[in-house]
Amino acid sequence: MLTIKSLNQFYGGSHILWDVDMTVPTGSCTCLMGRNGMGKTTLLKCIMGLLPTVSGELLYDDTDLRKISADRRARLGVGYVPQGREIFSQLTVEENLRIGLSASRGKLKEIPEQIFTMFPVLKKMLRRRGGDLSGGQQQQLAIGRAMVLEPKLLILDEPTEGIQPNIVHEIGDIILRLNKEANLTVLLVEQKLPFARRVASEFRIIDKGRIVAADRIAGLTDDLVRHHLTV
Ligand SMILES: Nc1ncnc2c1ncn2[C@@H]1O[C@H](COP(=O)(O)OP(=O)(O)OP(=O)(O)O)[C@@H](O)[C@H]1O
Repeated sequence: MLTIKSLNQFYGGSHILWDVDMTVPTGSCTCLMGRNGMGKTTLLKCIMGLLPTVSGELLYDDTDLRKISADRRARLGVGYVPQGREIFSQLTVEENLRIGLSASRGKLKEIPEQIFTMFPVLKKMLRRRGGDLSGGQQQQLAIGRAMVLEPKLLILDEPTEGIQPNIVHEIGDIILRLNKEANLTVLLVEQKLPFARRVASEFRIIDKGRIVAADRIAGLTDDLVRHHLTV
């Protein structure tokens, strides 16, 4: 379980995250929702150690994440797929996957076969450059790269952003399989309501840097949507 308590974050003088309390239960697919600029990406970056936090607690099971570096968080089993995917377009699919492997500090030498079972297209395109892949294939590569360290918690920032509508469903299938078949706990930032309702078991809403609602996905009422999500 990931437990966040009273977390505060600032960019210079701007107070962005305000006493954030949130849990991501083990085995859940928890969707973090909110309008643009409310602090979703900032919160994910704090969890990953890519941004400093000023105060609060970040517990992953019994480990205090604030005390360990970003790469140790990755080795501990927290995988991250950033917004915009950030794959290397000039490198091949294999080289992109090996970059994920390098964070293991030599402990893992080979790309786990499980990645290719989950994403057969990556095996087929191993020698192609990342930039030659379609948006949906690039998203699979970004997820595959995060999966090479065999995480237990996978954090995805808007995985359907910029993806063709007919491929969005496929990305949803992948997340459902990771959650239900590979038993990964998932924390997902997502703005598309039908997608969130389909894949998530829990939701949290962030509004102006504060968590304002948290429940099972069935509790995501039209009222909450109107107040905190519609633009
Ligand atoms: N590097 C930065 N320096 C200063 N302010 C920043 C920086 N990055 C983000 N912000 C501000 O922090 C706030 C939260 O941004 P964040 O990207 O976390 O929001 P978000 O909910 O992920 O939005 P989006 O859905 O647009 O990605 C916004 O007001 C944003 O302008």
